[in-house]
Amino acid sequence: MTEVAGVILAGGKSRRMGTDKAFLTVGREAMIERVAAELRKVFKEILISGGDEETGRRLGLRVIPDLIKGGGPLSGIHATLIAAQSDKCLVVPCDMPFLSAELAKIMISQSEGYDVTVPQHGDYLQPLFAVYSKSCIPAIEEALNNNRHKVVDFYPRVRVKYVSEAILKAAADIDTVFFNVNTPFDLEKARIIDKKKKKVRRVNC
Ligand SMILES: Nc1nc2c(ncn2[C@@H]2O[C@H](COP(=O)(O)OP(=O)(O)OP(=O)(O)O)[C@@H](O)[C@H]2O)c(=O)[nH]1
Ligand SMILES: [Mg+2]
Repeated sequence: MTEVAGVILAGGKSRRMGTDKAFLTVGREAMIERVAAELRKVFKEILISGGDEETGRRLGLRVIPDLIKGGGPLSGIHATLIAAQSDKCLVVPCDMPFLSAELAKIMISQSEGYDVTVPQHGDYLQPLFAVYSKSCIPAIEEALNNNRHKVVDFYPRVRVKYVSEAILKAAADIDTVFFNVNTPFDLEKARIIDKKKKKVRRVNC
């Protein structure tokens, strides 16, 4: 199987949260620590995209700065694809506290022969929980240089595998796995979901 790196997106301004969200806690751990812990179960190479050096020191991971500034997460995907030793990267955001190693493995297994492998959940794609190959670099560069910053804008230029909900459901709790924390309200909701999940685990033990 192709080597794949895990990439945690940690740039951005957390404007809606009003404070750096990566280190806000859900349960005992900071969201970015939870994400890193899941990725460590699957990946040898893990990179942080954007964010400051202090974030890298705290997690013991290499921080890759964006090369084309102001391009949002697409710029982070671009710079880490260039920096990664692996041919492909599973890119995830730092604010997705319920993402799972099992789902990461499924995404990798689906990615053979494609430039992008992206989950399709209902009517929505999850382009920030997706596998990208180094072969995407020219198409991403063209999008960024033309001020097209929506991650999916370059998809028509490459081979995209859409991973169906049926496949996703077999590996993860589809209702929460892609939940991402953008606002203080989302954070409260995530903490409630986390408590519920822990209670269910205790009952099942
Ligand atoms: N490398 C990199 N990552 C980014 C950039 N902008 C956002 N991200 C990351 O991409 C993911 C999704 O972004 P958002 O949830 O919108 O985060 P944000 O842009 O910090 O938040 P808002 O300012 O509230 O939109 C998060 O993990 C961010 O840390 C960027 O310019 N570069
Ligand atoms: Mg978000």
